[in-house]
Amino acid sequence: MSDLLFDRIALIGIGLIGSSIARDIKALGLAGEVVISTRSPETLKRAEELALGDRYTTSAAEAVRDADLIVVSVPVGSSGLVAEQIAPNLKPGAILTDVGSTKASVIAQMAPHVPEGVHFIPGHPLAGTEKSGPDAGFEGLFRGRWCIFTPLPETDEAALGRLRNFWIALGSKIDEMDPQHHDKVLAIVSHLPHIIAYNIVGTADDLETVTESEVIKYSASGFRDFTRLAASDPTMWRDVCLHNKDAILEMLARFSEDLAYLQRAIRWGEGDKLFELFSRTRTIRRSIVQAGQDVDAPDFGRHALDPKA
Ligand SMILES: NC(=O)c1ccc[n+]([C@@H]2O[C@H](COP(=O)([O-])OP(=O)(O)OC[C@H]3O[C@@H](n4cnc5c(N)ncnc54)[C@H](O)[C@@H]3O)[C@@H](O)[C@H]2O)c1
Ligand SMILES: O=C(O)C(=O)C[C@]1(C(=O)O)C=C[C@@H](O)C=C1
Repeated sequence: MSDLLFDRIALIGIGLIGSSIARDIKALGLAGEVVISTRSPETLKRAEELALGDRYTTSAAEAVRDADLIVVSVPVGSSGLVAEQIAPNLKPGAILTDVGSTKASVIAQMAPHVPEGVHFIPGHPLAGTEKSGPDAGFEGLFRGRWCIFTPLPETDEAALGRLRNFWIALGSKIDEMDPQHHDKVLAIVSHLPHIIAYNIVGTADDLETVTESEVIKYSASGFRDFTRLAASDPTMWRDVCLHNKDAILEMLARFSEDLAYLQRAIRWGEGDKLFELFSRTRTIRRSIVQAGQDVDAPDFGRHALDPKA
């Protein structure tokens, strides 16, 4: 199937997310040409071996020349540097977007470098795994998943429509939020779970009375789920923590308070309190599973194309 949306797309960063986007663009025939750029020559060589694009360069500035869509998929702490490097070569009318897990900080880093006439539309696909690098990506990663845009007030509607159509072609459902709200929502549904996972696996590793081999040997499925998240990329998650500091600290404060309530209920044998909380949380899981079943439905997440684009 071929459904050309852009003549030339430049992908800056070709790890799990960038390479998944590249695979979908190719499979769906969404671009006339795909130019791939990443900092390290080894990663770039691997992207070429995997035939993820049409041209390859370690220079982000070279990659974006004449590109109609530029997707920046690098750790959030590097977004400002990338924006500064590519700014002089961005074509007027081009759409510049990113996939970073935090939004207010990415906007603060990138927006000052974006030349007038270039449409900067920050985005965040809520899809991923604990793996990283170009080999970790796969076709269909974004199918049935949300992609959240945090457009700036002056964002051009036609450009927004074109970017919407791009993500819709990848199978995503689109939502819009202001960046601060995005960062709060993601702090609780994504950033805190990862921090808790890093912490619990770290605690297990530090125990003097339980050996590491016992942790590995007897790890029950609950602990295994945490180890998957705790295997996520250290650079990416260091950057997320540092670049969504306020929202994460706010959620951690709430979390610690609620944990203290639980701790107290256990100490004083208050079974009714434990039962009430565990019943309440069970209904949330059931709602998620219900929505999750829809993810597997063939048309889940497919939206009609935006007629304004
Ligand atoms: N992994 C996930 O589950 C997930 C999900 C949604 C969004 N994100 C966001 O997507 C972005 C990329 O994450 P990923 O999982 O693909 O990471 P990754 O580690 O798999 O890939 C990152 C890529 O960026 C490149 N890179 C790093 N610094 C660079 C620079 N200064 N210039 C050019 N290239 C550079 C690396 O070489 C690599 O190709 C991050 O901002 C992350 O927050 C990740
Ligand atoms: O499923 C996972 O392993 C992920 O970590 C993906 C996940 C998430 O928390 O859901 C991680 C970070 C992103 O910004 C978006 C998605």
